[in-house]
Amino acid sequence: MLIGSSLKMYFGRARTLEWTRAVAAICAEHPAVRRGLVEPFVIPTFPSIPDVVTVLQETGAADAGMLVGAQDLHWEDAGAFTGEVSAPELAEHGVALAEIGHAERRRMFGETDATVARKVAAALRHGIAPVLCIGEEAAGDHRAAAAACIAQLDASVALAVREGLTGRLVVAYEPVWAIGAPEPAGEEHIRAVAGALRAHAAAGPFDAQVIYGGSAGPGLLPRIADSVDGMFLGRFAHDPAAFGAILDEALALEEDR
Ligand SMILES: O=C(CO)COP(=O)(O)O
Repeated sequence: MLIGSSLKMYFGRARTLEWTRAVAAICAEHPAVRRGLVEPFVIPTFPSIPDVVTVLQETGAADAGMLVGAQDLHWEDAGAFTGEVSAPELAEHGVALAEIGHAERRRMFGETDATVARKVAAALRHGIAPVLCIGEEAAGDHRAAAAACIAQLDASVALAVREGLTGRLVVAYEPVWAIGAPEPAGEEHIRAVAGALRAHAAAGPFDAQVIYGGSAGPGLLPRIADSVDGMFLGRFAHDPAAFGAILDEALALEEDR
């Protein structure tokens, strides 16, 4: 299972490092991580990436398998793209994952399926696993949601498929209406859509995993674990103890299997 959190733009440098030290210490010691049952990850802001990499090394969390991600990347490798960050530079920093097409970037920064497809290809070309964020806009029927998400997934990987790229692909199913909400989507909805996405992605050329995000926190994983390969946490992991509680849930699930 892949379990981690994007810090979005919530924390400054000091709080990012404080949070990362606490979560990395939990991960470095946690039996779910030490036994290889859970791969934890953290996605800080760009300028905090080098410090976060150092903290994971110092705490032993990196050796235990904890990964660092980026919240975005540009589709070109280099050039006159002011304000952007390339996949090769992120790879130099030790970044293993990159979020692509988060709902907030689509809504506020003009990302489209076309730019997302170019970014997915760029990440894969440089050995970075895309954390491809997809989800339906409005709450409704799970069949319609699954169809919309599958169409979005196909459009997002079309260029990578045409270029013959392969590698690890993390599909983050995040219903847009469940992001920043008081509660996650209902468990039946998540299980139906994530299950459909997982079956669809498994038929593609990638080593694909499907994780759920959108107001996820402790208590959700045991209810959806048969349909997802992990969790993508936001606000409800701001307390490091909540991150630890979700690792406990993952461990209990694996022990029950
Ligand atoms: O967008 C998310 C993770 O990337 C989810 O954020 P929240 O859990 O805070 O809704």
